[in-house]
Amino acid sequence: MDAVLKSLSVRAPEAADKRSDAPRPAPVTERPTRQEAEAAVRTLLRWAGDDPDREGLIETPKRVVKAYEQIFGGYRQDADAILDRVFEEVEGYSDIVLVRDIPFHSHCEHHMVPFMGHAHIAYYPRRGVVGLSKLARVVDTFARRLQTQETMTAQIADVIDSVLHPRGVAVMVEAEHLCMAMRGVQKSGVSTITTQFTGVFKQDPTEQVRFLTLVRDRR
Ligand SMILES: Nc1nc2c(ncn2[C@@H]2O[C@H](COP(=O)(O)OP(=O)(O)OP(=O)(O)O)[C@@H](O)[C@H]2O)c(=O)[nH]1
Ligand SMILES: [Zn+2]
Repeated sequence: MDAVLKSLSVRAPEAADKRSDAPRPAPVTERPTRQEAEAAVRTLLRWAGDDPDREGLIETPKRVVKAYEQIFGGYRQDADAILDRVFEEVEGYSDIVLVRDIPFHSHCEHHMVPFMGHAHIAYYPRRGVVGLSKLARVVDTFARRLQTQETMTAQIADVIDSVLHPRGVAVMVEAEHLCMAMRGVQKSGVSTITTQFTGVFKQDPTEQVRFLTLVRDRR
């Protein structure tokens, strides 16, 4: 087992995403070749009980590997770099910035089955603001890795906090986990909510209430 872990040289996610000002590269693994990845898909097709050589499946390993490049593309993205550009000319604006209902698709690290939902992100700027789309890009960067919802929520808050040094960050993630709906306990329509607060949001419960009210206010 140790040998397998060493050969993968996987960086522990908690080490990769500890709060710090140091640049945090995405977790790295020694990648197998595309051919090896396609062979693994063929094995899984046989394990599922089908014939990988039948016409409808012959191109499937190629397609799956190509799809993995996109849905797990977050391993090759650097969330810190996304938040690099700060706009300081905002007439001294320093009140809350809330971007809500950011849709995302991720995969749970336990079953490699999708979970999907929305993220809501707020921060109190200290020195300028970031482009709004960058917050959605940060969500995608972490969503496009194998995740737990809790880890993803903490990683989003952590990178905004440590790169922008805002007065506070609030992140809420709401999601449905297909590993609970399609298999196992088989409960559909269950939503899981996770939150992470830093700075003023952590210290002041009224700030948490403000965040939650703005997230929920649909007028
Ligand atoms: N905390 C947390 N749990 C998750 C997440 N995604 C999936 N899970 C859970 O991970 C657990 C894995 O439990 P195990 O007992 O190791 O695996 P299992 O036998 O497949 O569990 P069941 O899903 O209950 O059949 C399950 O309870 C899943 O619901 C997540 O993002 N956060
Ligand atoms: Zn799961």
